[in-house]
Amino acid sequence: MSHKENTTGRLRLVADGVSHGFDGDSVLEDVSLTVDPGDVLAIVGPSGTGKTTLLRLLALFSRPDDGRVALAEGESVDTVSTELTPDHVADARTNGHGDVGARTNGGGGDGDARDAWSLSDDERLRLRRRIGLVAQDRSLFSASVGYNAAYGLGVRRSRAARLRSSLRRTVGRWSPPAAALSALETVGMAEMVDKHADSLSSGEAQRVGVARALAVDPDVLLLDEPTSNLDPRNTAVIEDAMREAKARGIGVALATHDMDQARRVADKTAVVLGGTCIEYGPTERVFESPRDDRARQFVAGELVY
Ligand SMILES: Nc1ncnc2c1ncn2[C@@H]1O[C@H](COP(=O)(O)OP(=O)(O)OP(=O)(O)O)[C@@H](O)[C@H]1O
Repeated sequence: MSHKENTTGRLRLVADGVSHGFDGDSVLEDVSLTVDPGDVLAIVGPSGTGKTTLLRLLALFSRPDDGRVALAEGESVDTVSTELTPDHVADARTNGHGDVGARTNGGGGDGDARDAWSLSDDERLRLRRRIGLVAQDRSLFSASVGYNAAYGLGVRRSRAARLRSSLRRTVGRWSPPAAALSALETVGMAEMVDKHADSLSSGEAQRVGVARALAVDPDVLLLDEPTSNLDPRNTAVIEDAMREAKARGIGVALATHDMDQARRVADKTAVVLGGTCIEYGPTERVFESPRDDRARQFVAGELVY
């Protein structure tokens, strides 16, 4: 299922023994997984198990209480750029059982990853801009579809370019950049480019949210329940967008309650129960022969929360 073309220079995102909580209550415990370039990872688990928390940590929105969120170029150590020259190294490797794991080692090895929180704020911001998160609440701006799709491109431009763009919008001479239009095309929303976001259906709004993340050509795309409450057509469009992202070498991680969706789109699946990753491996293995009995029950729909 893996397409490994187009992954050169793409970031690999590693959660390495990550624990996190709020107000003294633990939510995630020792979670290790990897989002590889050109791969789709499904994070499945019941409501409240910590999937959103995990995605927000992977998006570098907040620092884990324990463990590391680390990044490396997706290819071998030879291609690691100076930006990511390793001091702290995580090695995301496969073991001999067809499972996949994210483990730290002392240095070197294939695929060096650097702790995002050991970097300066500026360096971390640069990395964060290579990660797109489509949150559950979508939060589109009260503006046109085109403006929304172009938003991420705008914030990455110089102040002067942003000012020029804002002036052009004021005088009605602004049109979305090609990358935004192409992303809207990917999600079948190009013809609605001038429509106001406030008037979109939830499926359309969700597609625009995905386009906004795709427009900046992120290395990693994180999707939080991207199709919950959507009809089959909108669901299929978003699943196709994930496949396209994967074909472009983007690493995709999606949190989902939908086991069938995980089976349809994901190369790897992580089952998170009670904040712990109890099963992690190739999707087929996780669904066909899970090692953990609770994981077996959960993916079979027998474990009700
Ligand atoms: N900012 C926060 N402050 C306090 N508690 C929080 C915060 N964010 C999440 N939590 C708590 O952490 C736990 C996990 O929440 P999270 O949203 O990560 O779960 P989830 O698996 O994504 O759930 P769902 O599938 O319903 O979206 C919940 O008990 C939630 O109340």
